[in-house]
Amino acid sequence: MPIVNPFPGGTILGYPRIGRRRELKRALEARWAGRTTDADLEATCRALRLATVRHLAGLGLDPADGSIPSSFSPYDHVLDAAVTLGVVPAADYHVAARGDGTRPPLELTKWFDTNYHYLVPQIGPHTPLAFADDAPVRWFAEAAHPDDGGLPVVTRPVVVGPVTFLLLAKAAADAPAAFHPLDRLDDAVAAYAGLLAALGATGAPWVQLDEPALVADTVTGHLPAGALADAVARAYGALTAVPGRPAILVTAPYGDLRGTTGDHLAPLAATDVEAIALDLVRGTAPAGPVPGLAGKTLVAGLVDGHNVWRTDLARRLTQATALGAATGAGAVAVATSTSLLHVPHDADDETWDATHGRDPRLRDWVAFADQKVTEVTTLARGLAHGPDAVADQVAAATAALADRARAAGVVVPAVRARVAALRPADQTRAPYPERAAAQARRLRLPLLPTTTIGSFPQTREIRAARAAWTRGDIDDAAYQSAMREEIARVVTLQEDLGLDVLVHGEPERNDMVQYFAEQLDGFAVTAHGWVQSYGSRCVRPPLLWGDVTRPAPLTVAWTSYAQSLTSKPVKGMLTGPVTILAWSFVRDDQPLTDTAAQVALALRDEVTDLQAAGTAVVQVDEPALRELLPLRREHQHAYLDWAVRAFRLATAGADTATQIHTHLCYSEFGDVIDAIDRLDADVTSVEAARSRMEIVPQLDRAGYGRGIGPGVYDIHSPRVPSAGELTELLTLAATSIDPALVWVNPDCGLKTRGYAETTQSLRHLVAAARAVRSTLAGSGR
Ligand code: MET
Ligand SMILES: [Zn+2]
Repeated sequence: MPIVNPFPGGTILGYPRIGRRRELKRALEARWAGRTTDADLEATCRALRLATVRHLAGLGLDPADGSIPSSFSPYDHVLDAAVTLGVVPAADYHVAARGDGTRPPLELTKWFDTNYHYLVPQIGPHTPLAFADDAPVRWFAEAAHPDDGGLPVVTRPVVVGPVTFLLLAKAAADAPAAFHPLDRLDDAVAAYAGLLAALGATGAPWVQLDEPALVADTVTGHLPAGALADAVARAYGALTAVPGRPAILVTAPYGDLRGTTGDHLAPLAATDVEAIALDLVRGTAPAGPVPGLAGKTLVAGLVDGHNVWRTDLARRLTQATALGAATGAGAVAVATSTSLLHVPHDADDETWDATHGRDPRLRDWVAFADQKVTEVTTLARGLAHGPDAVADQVAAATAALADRARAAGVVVPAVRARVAALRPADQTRAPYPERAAAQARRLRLPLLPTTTIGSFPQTREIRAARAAWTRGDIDDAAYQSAMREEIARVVTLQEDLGLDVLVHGEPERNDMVQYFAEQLDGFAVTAHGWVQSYGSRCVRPPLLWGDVTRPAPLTVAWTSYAQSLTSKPVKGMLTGPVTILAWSFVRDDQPLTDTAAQVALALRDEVTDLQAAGTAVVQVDEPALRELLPLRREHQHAYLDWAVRAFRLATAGADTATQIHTHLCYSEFGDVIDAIDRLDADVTSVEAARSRMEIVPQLDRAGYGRGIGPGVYDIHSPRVPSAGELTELLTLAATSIDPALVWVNPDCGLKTRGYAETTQSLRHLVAAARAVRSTLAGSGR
């Protein structure tokens, strides 16, 4: 039986949790360091929750009708759901997040196609699953009936929905092979029913259940046909029958509910939920009437929650106005397409003064979280009272967009001409056997060559020197000499260890994308634009707003300096085009493939310059290649095509005798194995230690025939692997594929590790390579 609370006219699906001044980060880290108590942490969290919902009321969301989401999380919203459902005991919250010496933390993985990471709950046939913790109810009550004399706010509690929660969970280690967490749907739904009844009893008019799994073949692809529709029908059939419940909004952010693998809007619309939110930035609106929508509110996600560009209010208002008649929805409301978790708080926190490319014109072109709230309320007013009611705001947006479209730097004719002139030959190198022979003659490497992924430990001194230079406390010369000293130390260390292909260690890089964004034209780097990556970790994605050019070489001086210190080859180190896009806020006014080609051409010039300076090996890292994989199967092919093309454009300017490496930080290749082959790198290093080299036979079966460096040393832990252990892993690799292809390296960069453990581990790594070389020589291979 549907409930008759009118849905608010305008809302957002969630708001950043970390705090405008990263208060949550500081509070968590102080608690973990033992400097504060649980009560201190809870007090900060409570203050943040109240300040946030009141701030949103101040921005114009209605404080009385559930317009304001209660979307706080102390660490991660999937972990919160696991606690609510009793899968993780509330007392173990921080252990689940961080481990405690004896118990490992839950696995951390990417949330859909974003750079946010969630904790993966583990569920088996007997895992407790019942309404166990009422934090969403307490948070609702604390805001609705505040005891601090402040503004009461009737919020809309936000919880991950039951279908998505179970689909994101993984089967517990001891579960039978045929078990999937979705088998526990009825138990989970009973737990959610308990939560909904409690929320209703506390007076919550609305609850929001997020079901992004419904848009993602990457999550649901393995399910038998009909299983997802059945799960939706069962879950929401049961939840809408809960007596005394709040009205239910189900959201489907990050994509389209309808795709070639099925229409997941239909089964949802067939239930009695009161409102459905569609992502109309990434997905499309149904063009015709949807059965079941008549009695519901269609919440139109028209303001991009995942990117920072100002909304075209005129276009979106027209779209919103047409939706009701087109779809047959009972009512239409306006919202962000996703939670605002993915964007910084406020564009006004930034000084737009041209520092680091923060062109003053950009202020008018962007909308961070707070600006997006205003966009939503503007659209909602326009929808309710007609376009005249918001004519000024719409005109201002239109003017800003027009200004952006014709601004210098947004379109640089020379860049356009260069991209337009590209030919297939520009992404094609000589055949691999020819390259391999030329590189072997030039590099003269032993069998099983040893190398690292690029970064060496970033010591306190390095960070301090970089920060001092950024603040202007030390001059360029002092900074240069501090970095050169570090590079010299790292080169000497690698020579002493006996590594074959050296690196300069990347001491000058704050971040592998920001470092390039700071030097390329077309990018701006923010000072305060923090976005939560996971838990207390935040990143500041650069803004890629204009056509990309490289005013000067980016890395050549550092690499050449390192090379001048040794007769061993030093590998140049670049971040690839796909990863630069994935970890930036990318312009939304042209296809990603065009932007990727521009970034690729800037990198291509860098490869050529490195080569001209005598660099024989260049690594182009693409750790985010898989992250950007579209959630819907029908879009994956086109993505992989442009991603591969961009990488090849970046690297195909290299001569036959220049060896191109790439690095990918994961081991489950599944959907992308073929694309990795098409990158045509001479050597690919991947994560493999934890999965015991599983990837190597897989690559062999897939016909991969170029260099492969399966990481033997797991750098995600401070543990020093023994030489014996590394020998064993390496033997495994060298016997499952032609040993002439195998490289020996760690899993990833060493920047988060300490020098003591790193030195020991690399010593063992070189010893292992030598041991396996002599075994292979002895066996006549
Ligand atoms: C996340 S991949 C990191 C690659 C980079 N070259 C490094 O060694 O840190
Ligand atoms: Zn990596």
